[in-house]
Amino acid sequence: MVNMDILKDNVGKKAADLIKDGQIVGLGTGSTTHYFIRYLGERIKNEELNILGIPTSYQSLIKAREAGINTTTLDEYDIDIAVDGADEVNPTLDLIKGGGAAHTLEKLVDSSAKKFVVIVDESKVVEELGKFPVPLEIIPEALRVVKDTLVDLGGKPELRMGIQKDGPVITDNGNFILDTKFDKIRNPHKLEKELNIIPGVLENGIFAGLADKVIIGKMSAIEEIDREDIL
Ligand SMILES: O=C(CO)[C@H](O)[C@H](O)COP(=O)(O)O
Repeated sequence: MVNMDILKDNVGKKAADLIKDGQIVGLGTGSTTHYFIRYLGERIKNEELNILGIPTSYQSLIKAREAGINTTTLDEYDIDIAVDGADEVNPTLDLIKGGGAAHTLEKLVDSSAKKFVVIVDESKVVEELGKFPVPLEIIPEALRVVKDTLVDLGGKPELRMGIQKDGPVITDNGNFILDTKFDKIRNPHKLEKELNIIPGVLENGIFAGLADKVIIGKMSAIEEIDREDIL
């Protein structure tokens, strides 16, 4: 395993150990949550736990099935705890997510959970959000007008293109992604709201004030930061 994978493995296991029998668990998307889903599946099998997962993407649905985790939907159950990755985390636990184009369902699941736990390796920790472009899921018809509005707001939007697929990335919901670079994001709460009121924008990847706990995999140790510790 290369170093980053070891860190992701460590935080995935740590988060899987937080889950209690009988819980409904939001299953995040991305390479870090793969480890969480795998370890959770192992615990369910070894300890005969009664746990249901609510996936945040086709990817996490498929991973849950591979790991032997039964799944359900938000229509049927409330979520006790959601575990998800992030692309950036700042000192007040605000996030940028959506590197995997799954942030719309992730935000719904993560914000619905009684507890939202973020797992990252130390490369994701930043002083100020904004090096990673903010992903916006937009309906395809809105491409030109939303781009123009984002430029007016000081952003540099780029349509995310597919790999091993010609043309743009199409999300699980059938939409486009505009990755939008902002020079500095001084007020993530404000920008998150501003972006979401643009007509044609379904959801943006700023998750301000949502995370209850962040588990950071470092070369030296695992660091855990709880929201109550920073207030
Ligand atoms: O927001 C996400 C997907 O939309 C991911 O959680 C985020 O991109 C982090 O992924 P990884 O763990 O692979 O670095």
